[in-house]
Amino acid sequence: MNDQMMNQPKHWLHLLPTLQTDSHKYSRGYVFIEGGYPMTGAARLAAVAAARVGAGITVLAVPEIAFQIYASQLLSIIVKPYANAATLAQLVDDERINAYLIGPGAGISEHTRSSTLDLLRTGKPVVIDADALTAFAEQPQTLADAVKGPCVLTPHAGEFAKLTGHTIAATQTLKIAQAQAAARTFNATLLLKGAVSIIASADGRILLNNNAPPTLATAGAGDVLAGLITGLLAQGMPAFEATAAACWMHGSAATLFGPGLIAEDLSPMLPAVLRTLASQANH
Ligand SMILES: NC(=O)C1=CN([C@@H]2O[C@H](COP(=O)(O)OP(=O)(O)OC[C@H]3O[C@@H](n4cnc5c(N)ncnc54)[C@H](O)[C@@H]3O)[C@@H](O)[C@H]2O)[C@@H](O)CC1
Ligand SMILES: Nc1ncnc2c1ncn2[C@@H]1O[C@H](COP(=O)(O)OP(=O)(O)O)[C@@H](O)[C@H]1O
Repeated sequence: MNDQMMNQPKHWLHLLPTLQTDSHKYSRGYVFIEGGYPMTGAARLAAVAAARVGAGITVLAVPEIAFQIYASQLLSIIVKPYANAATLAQLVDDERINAYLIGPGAGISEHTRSSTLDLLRTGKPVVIDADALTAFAEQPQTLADAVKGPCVLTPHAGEFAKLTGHTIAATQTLKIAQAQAAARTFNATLLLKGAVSIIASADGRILLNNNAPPTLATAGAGDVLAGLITGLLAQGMPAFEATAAACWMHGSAATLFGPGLIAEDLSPMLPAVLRTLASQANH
């Protein structure tokens, strides 16, 4: 594989968020994540990752029934319960929000579909992951038509096949072509996750991420990655570079942790990963 296509810090180091002496939590980036029920772990993993990668404020909007579950295990993440679609819409419609995430643990439902469309309507950056991708398996054009602003789709091979109707090809070259075509179709950055993940932009750029140990094949690792991408988007990184940087950080965190990794272990490794990247940026 062409070396130029391998994801490296040189592709995005200069775009990493930097702190100003007068930064405040809202200026650092406001992330909004929709959490589901009963799979409450996924959105919590994503929220902690978004905060760890530098978002100044991370809000999790959750169905009222699940509020206590979410809130009982989160401290810095703000959990906001919603009773119905109207109250959820009020939470979404906050001009301070810089980036949205939907999908981890969301459930495959009409609610997930319509919530995804509501987020896309804002025109702000949106990361669409997991169940929010599968929810459009029967109507991918509805999703494609709704994309207005920066958007990142993060399917694994199973979700990619359901969303596009195409089983993943056997060779890397064909997989890259599939990812590129899907990025164009949805007018979005498309991250096709796997042992070697493919990052494709709607304008044809491609990066391959192999900075990822197989210990990442563990439930919830993808939720953490979705949170990292959203956290970087909220801090102003462009979608393609935010996705590439997040993949790199995710893999580095797993490598640093070593054997015995579970998804909860990834975010606590981020400070060390960020410190290393900051020292590279200063040289
Ligand atoms: N603690 C939690 O609450 C967790 C919740 N999760 C949530 O669980 C829901 C379902 O996630 P799943 O990933 O199981 O999605 P799905 O159940 O939609 O897809 C999994 C199916 O796709 C197939 N598949 C094909 N290629 C695959 C690949 N490369 N990786 C994984 N599966 C592949 C598998 O055979 C499997 O049948 C999502 O909402 C997700 O966010 C999981 O992320 C795990 C942790
Ligand atoms: N064998 C592997 N080697 C390296 N990375 C892997 C491997 N298997 C999975 N990953 C990575 O782990 C993450 C798994 O995400 P995903 O499939 O969405 O799982 P989940 O939904 O359980 O979080 C992805 O970032 C993927 O690239």
